[in-house]
Amino acid sequence: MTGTTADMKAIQYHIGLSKQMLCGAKYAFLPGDPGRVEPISKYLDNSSVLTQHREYRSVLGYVDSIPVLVMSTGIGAPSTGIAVEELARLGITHFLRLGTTGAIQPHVRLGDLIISEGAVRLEGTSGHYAPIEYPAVPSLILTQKLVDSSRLQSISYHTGICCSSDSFWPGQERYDSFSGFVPRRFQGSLEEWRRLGVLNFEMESSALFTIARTIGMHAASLCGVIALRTEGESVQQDVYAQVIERLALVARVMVRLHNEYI
Ligand SMILES: O=P(O)(O)O[C@H]1O[C@H](CO)[C@@H](O)[C@H]1O
Ligand SMILES: O=c1cc[nH]c(=O)[nH]1
Repeated sequence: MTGTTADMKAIQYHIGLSKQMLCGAKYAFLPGDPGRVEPISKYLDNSSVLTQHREYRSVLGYVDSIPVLVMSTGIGAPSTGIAVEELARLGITHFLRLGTTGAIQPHVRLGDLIISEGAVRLEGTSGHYAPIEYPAVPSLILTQKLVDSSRLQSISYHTGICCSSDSFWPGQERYDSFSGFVPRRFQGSLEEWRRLGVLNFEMESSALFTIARTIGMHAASLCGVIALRTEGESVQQDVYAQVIERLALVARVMVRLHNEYI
């Protein structure tokens, strides 16, 4: 660890963490849900709760002797952007989203994992960092290590493009919202994305990929399927525990494989 004492102790405004608290961690696991932070950290060694500020709950743990931060981003691109900015200031260089998602291809099943090769930027935050023509792509190496980790552990996964939407209802063409109204712009959009080969809807990956790229950091996204959107609109909560276990197992081995590589 380097830096002056004041630098090491400076607390980031939104996430409530300092460099000193991270013990030199370069890797961050980023679930959206604060309630997923501790269940994921159970798959790390010697984990301890650091703090919670707003939607940002944080735990530090270890893979072998490699420090890893688990921190929730909250829902959506704006709070994810803040998380990336503030964690980068603290020395995090490798960001792994561990999310949940709704599949829009019929061959994808509940509980499967999706490793994103790119993301449709159906959100506003990434546009504050780069024009819409700029691609939202993850780190090739981190993404390959997610594939290797899943294969090594025989965990079912798919790779492809996700669509990151700024809304859970209209942007993902859900009609079971309070009003039931989906603006014309999004009517038929699920089928259009499906025909274009997009695998799944979620809400953060495109901002994570775009922001990480534009600031010289490395990001990847791994999501567990909890909704089958070709069959309906609802989320299947009974698959949640299985998804958390799979996300955590793949992420843990990914750190080991990536650390051997660098
Ligand atoms: O489970 P998380 O990681 O929050 O991810 C998904 O779940 C939330 C919506 O229910 C959005 O954040 C979406 O991206
Ligand atoms: O359908 C889903 C499930 C989880 N998260 C989403 O954004 N959409």
